[in-house]
Amino acid sequence: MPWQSVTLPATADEAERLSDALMDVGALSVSIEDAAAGTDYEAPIFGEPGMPVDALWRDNFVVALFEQNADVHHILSLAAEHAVFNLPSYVIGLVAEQDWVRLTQSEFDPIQISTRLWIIPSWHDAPDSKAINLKLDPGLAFGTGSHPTTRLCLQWLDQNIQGHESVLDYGCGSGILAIASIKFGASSATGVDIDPQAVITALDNATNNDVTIAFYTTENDHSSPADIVIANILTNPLLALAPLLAERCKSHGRIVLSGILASQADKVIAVYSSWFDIAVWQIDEGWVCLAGEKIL
Ligand SMILES: C[S@@+](CC[C@H](N)C(=O)[O-])C[C@H]1O[C@@H](n2cnc3c(N)ncnc32)[C@H](O)[C@@H]1O
Repeated sequence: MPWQSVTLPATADEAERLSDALMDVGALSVSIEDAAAGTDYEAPIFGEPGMPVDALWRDNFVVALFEQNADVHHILSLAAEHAVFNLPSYVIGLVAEQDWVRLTQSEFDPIQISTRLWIIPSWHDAPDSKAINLKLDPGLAFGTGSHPTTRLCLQWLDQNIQGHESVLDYGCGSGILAIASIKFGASSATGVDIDPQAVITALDNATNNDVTIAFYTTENDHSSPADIVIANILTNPLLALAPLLAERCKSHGRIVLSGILASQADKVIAVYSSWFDIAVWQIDEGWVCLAGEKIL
């Protein structure tokens, strides 16, 4: 079935709020594209012909997918009303499912994350058979390793897993972080996601990588406290989830938080400091990864 795609320009600061509002009003998926990333993504032209578009509005594009029959104009007005923002000009397109799959596949080549870790799409051969090759089919879930927020988490896991830790990947998407944890030597990993489709995709990816991982939806979450809790979700859900993630982290365990814009890092650190000695670990393309140890 074809879908409707809606593309809206946003500054880096607005992109997350816009993205949250679109998910709240029923978008099937929302992605934030970096307008300066120079990918194959063809940014639409906004504004009246001949009129300059404010440079700030060109930082990011928020791309949301809706069902074919959804009344997108009405839904966007609802989102704007609900989250109190002025609706920018937007472009609606029709995306055939086949085209979407092909588009995703053509944009997703093997990615080298570190000297020893490669992410290999299921339709590609591994360029280095001696590396740790994580086979991945993103399906409809987020998490291909191409986004800086995922990359930062993978690099943290690569540098910090000693072996024998338990890992909880909260907001697991494709399951990439949980699977990588096991490949780096963790003794067990669990994943949780709010999206049942992500859990299905994550289970398939774990099977394809010959690792055993329990994945749960948030509605049916049986995860236990872990030595390492890693969560790559946007700032607002991370703030709301702080007490839960703190409870799921063992005493003196470690927490890794990603999906945070640099301008929002202080807010997240302030909230999580109630439980963790936490600080910025690394920044990549304006996205911050925080890491800390539970002090209680
Ligand atoms: C940015 S993706 C990260 C996926 C993957 N862990 C990675 O690092 O690439 C965020 C994921 O968090 C999930 N998510 C969003 N809000 C959530 C919540 N409140 N509880 C659990 N999962 C949530 C989304 O469905 C999505 O799969």
